[in-house]
Amino acid sequence: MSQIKEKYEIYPMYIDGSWVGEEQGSFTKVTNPATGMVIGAIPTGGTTEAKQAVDAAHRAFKTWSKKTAEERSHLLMKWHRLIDENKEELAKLMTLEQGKPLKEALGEMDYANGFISWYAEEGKRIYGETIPASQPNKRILVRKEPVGVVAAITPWNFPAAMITRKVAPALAAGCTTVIKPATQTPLTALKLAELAHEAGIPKGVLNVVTGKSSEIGEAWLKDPRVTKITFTGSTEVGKTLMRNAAENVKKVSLELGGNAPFIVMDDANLQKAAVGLVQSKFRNAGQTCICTNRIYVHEKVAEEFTVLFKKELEKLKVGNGLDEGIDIGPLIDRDALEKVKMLVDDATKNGGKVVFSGEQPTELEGFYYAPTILSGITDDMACMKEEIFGPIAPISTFKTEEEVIERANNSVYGLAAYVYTENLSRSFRITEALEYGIIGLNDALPSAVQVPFGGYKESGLGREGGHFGIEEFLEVKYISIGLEL
Ligand SMILES: NC(=O)C1=CN([C@@H]2O[C@H](COP(=O)(O)OP(=O)(O)OC[C@H]3O[C@@H](n4cnc5c(N)ncnc54)[C@H](OP(=O)(O)O)[C@@H]3O)[C@@H](O)[C@H]2O)C=CC1
Ligand SMILES: O=C(O)CCCC(=O)O
Repeated sequence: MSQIKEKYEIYPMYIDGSWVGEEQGSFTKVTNPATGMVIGAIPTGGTTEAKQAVDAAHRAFKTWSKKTAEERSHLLMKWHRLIDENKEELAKLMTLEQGKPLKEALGEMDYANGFISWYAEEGKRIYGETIPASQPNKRILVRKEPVGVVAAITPWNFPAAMITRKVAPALAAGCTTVIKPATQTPLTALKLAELAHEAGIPKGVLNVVTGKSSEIGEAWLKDPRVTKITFTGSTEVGKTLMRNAAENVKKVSLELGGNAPFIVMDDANLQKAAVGLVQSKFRNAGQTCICTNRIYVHEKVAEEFTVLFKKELEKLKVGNGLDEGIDIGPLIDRDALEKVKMLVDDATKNGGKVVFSGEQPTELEGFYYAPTILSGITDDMACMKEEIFGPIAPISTFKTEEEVIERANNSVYGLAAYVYTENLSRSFRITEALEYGIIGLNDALPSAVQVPFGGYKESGLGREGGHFGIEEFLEVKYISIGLEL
């Protein structure tokens, strides 16, 4: 292990305002998925560090929660300014550890930072209520208070935005936070913590622990001082966290997997739908929970649509995200690559056809998979049932509106769905019938800081973003007052 220390730069954890773990014996390497090269290492923290972080966050809560919203807003805006000033460096770091093209990483930095400025403002609008009482000598006041110490566990696909979408509303509400970034992408998180420190966010308010996820998660779930857990990642891990959170009835927000249908009706603007499908399917190489998974095209327009879609795909360039002109970077790791290969094999063995496969950068060592269109797909194939998280586009056809609604809803997931149609009444019929939390109607990029992001069914619990997102970090207290009148 000491060899790791000698060979690679160590990025320590951030606990109670200090950088810790550089001296400890165990480290985990961080790899660039575009080249397979190690770019640094992080301390492999566990129960001890998880507990230290909660100790710090719990101490800090006493003073942070008592600051005025204005004071917290001021510090959040300082953090926002520093992130903005350092966004090129942050984006480059993100591309190095995550693989997404630099232009997407820059886009993510703006998106991520948008949550900070938005919640710096929204924190000032945490209003209470007065409620008319049933007796003349009573008054009822309702106030909202921060839930306490929040544990945030985040994934590798959006190394900055998934942190700020949780941490910015939590801090604005007066909560303090302990964060566990994904092992594949901890460096962006640690850089964000460095800038929070520089901005003057007090020690203990924001802590980042890296290392053994199950140990860290368990320590936080068992600790009654952690009153809220907010998670983005796989449905499987989300269910485990929810089960264990029941032990001391923690509040839980979960943003989990998806299986987004993309529906193209026979009256759709097909060119617009083809461009939209490229955006929705291939953003982050298909590794987004709201990425299109299943494509349903009306049988009357399927051939014409596939030609247009293929033309758009031919324009995409696969390669190292740091290189100029790259549209699709590598997948996150070898497991992800193997899964995508398995899904294509399963489809072709069962009657599906590869009708387009883009150019693969054979000279690179990374985990690349070229954009691929599959046709002749049926709903029983693995690529239609599982979350693909990769650049393959399985196309199936349908005959009627009723049929496609039923097939689109036939999933345990309910995160995002996309519909392309030019008919107003049909737009309402379909969007209202879809059992999904996010609908893109003639729109492939519905994400924004001010919207309620979250899913139905096994896609999660709660909403992130917008005014909905801050409610997840607030308790409601009412005070019933008896008066002598
Ligand atoms: N909804 C979404 O945005 C995402 C969905 N996914 C889906 O999940 C699949 C698997 O991806 P994967 O990275 O394995 O996702 P995971 O759900 O395993 O990881 C997400 C986060 O949870 C942490 N984690 C994992 N196990 C535990 C645990 N027992 N207790 C506490 N924290 C835990 C991880 O830490 P560590 O990295 O250290 O293990 C990471 O920080 C993907 O292929 C995709 O289908 C994945 C990422 C995001
Ligand atoms: O995959 C995710 O969970 C991140 C969502 C990205 C977005 O907000 O669009």
